Amino acid sequence: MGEEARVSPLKNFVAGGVAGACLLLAGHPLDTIKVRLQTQPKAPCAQYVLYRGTYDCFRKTVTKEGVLGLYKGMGAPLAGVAPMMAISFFGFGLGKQLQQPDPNKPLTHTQIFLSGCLGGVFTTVIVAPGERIKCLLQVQASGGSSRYAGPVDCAIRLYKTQGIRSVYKGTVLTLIRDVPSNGLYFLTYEVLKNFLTPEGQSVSQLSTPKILLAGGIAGILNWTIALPPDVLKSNFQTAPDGKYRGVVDVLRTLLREEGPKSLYKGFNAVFLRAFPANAACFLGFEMALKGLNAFVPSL
Ligand SMILES: CC(=O)O[C@H](CC(=O)[O-])C[N+](C)(C)C
Repeated sequence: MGEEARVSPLKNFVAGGVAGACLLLAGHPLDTIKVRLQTQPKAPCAQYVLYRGTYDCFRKTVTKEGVLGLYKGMGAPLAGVAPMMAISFFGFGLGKQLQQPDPNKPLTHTQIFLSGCLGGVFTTVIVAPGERIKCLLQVQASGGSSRYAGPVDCAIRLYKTQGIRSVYKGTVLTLIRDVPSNGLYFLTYEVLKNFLTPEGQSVSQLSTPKILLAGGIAGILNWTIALPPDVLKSNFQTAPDGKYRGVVDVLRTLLREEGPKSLYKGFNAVFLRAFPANAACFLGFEMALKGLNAFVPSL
């Protein structure tokens, strides 16, 4: 079997880190807008709404805070997204390797989905605290106050005041968001890659526009199932302590106060970001993998 066909979780790990950096650079500005829209307080009437939509939030953020305002809270994901994607791609590679004792036998769609889910379980260990810190920082600027000086200050203060439980607040919702969405993410990408590969060619020869297309669509489908738990997670992680009794309570409160549409809050920002960010992510992954296959084939 050629080096390119062999699944190497380690190569996936390194290439996944590059993918994460690409994902972040292309996607963070719209992620900030998404979190601000998702967590803005409910206004008594339309006149007092802080942000009327994606463009309004973009415009107000840039006017008040400059372009750098869109990159607020990037410190935590910068340290978190590259390792997160590295672990995600590693878990996916490991899942594939574990389920494929015979490398010449292709995996079923269910096996690919489960491999992706494994990546989601692994990443939660760093994603849950990373998201808690990122969301708190993203929201504090839009609220006008600056309680935390940065990601490290935020992590230390959460830990000092309420211990590790506070740092990991929102773990269950992170698992609910990331396990199935990770499965769908990788399944979509693999299915599209095979579909877009012309007869008789290897998937590793797929052209850049086709990689971008497959990655972008994988990102969009991933968010169609990830967004409702993401809204619950953002609200839960940024709420004052004691506001919600648990996952079901956030869901009930949101449905009661704002209706089912609230589960798709930030929809425009999420879907505007999903395609370019994930297209860049998978392109970064494939290019890094090619480099590794050429320079360190035995990894
Ligand atoms: C829901 C989510 O975080 O999706 C990630 C891509 C993105 O758009 O941020 C990918 N992954 C499912 C691997 C976490």
